[in-house]
Amino acid sequence: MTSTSTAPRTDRAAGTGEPVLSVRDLRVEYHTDAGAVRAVNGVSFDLMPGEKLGLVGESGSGKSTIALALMRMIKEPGRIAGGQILLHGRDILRLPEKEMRQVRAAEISMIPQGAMNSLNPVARIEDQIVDTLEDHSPKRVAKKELLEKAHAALESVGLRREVGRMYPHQLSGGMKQRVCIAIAVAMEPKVLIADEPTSALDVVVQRQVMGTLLRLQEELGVAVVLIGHDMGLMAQSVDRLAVMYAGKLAEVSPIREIFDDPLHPYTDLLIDSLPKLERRGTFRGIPGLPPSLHSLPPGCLFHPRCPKAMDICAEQVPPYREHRPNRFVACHLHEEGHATA
Ligand SMILES: Nc1ncnc2c1ncn2[C@@H]1O[C@H](COP(=O)(O)OP(=O)(O)OP(=O)(O)O)[C@@H](O)[C@H]1O
Repeated sequence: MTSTSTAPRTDRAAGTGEPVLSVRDLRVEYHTDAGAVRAVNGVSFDLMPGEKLGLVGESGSGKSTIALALMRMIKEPGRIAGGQILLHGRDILRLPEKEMRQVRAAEISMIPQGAMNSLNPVARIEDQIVDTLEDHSPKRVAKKELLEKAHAALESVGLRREVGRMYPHQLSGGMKQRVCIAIAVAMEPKVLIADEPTSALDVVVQRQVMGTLLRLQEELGVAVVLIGHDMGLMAQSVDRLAVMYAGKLAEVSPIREIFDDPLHPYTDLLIDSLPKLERRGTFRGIPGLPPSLHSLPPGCLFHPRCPKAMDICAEQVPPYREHRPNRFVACHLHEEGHATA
């Protein structure tokens, strides 16, 4: 049955309370010689305190761009073209940069893609953590106190405080990634964005590092946006899953329901393309290619690849809305008159 719910502009997790983060109609463009690329094209979602939201989609679908926008770290030739990012109800897109510096790391923090390769090779680990703490603290704090905090952050990710005296080249990949997690959570933010935090590590280390991240998440009660490709890892790690396609959200649903009964044909194909045994493994791809962001097709962006496409799909953009409680999808199949389930 297709619900006739009025069209809310966002989604929410089951449960009560106010979202810690509300993203409304976010638009990000990159201006290139070949024209403007709409990398994020009207994305809205909520993140509840302590919630774990997964963000998946093919390469180029706009996941990292969302992450950077949430931190207000989009660089030229990109720009945030519209929308709101409400952190505890305050639109961070309107903050002066000076205030935003204090929000970063202290309230919303990120483990960027490839973070471990961006550690400063000539600075000791503890100094790099201290620098972050110092940069984002609202007032001056004694060096000794900052160092204590840096050591506590290292211990919180399972590293000895002696690691603080080392340089990045003395650490394994897993240790470096733990350092990046320590840096990201050192100020105990309320929101953590983790962009493929384990993708460069081998499978065993991946599991250990992800285990540490999830343990910390629970201890700190921090809400997490976990970006990745591995649907199996998502199934084990997150409460809800957001599926991106060509800069838009195709579906956002609780993790169990999305696996049991995906509403969007793209979600269905993503899940179907996984190895069947326990549905673990990395996304292997589905037939066809995502559209060029320079020349988007009319109607639903997915219709040229969609096995269930109807005439209307080539003509009209499907609205993104809550078709069942806490299940958001942008697909004509679920619109009035086209109900399939
Ligand atoms: N600096 C940039 N200049 C121009 N275009 C860019 C830039 N950064 C990203 N894009 C474009 O924006 C779109 C979204 O890229 P983004 O990196 O957000 O995707 P993604 O889903 O994170 O991909 P991946 O899974 O490979 O990390 C892509 O088409 C990409 O080519």
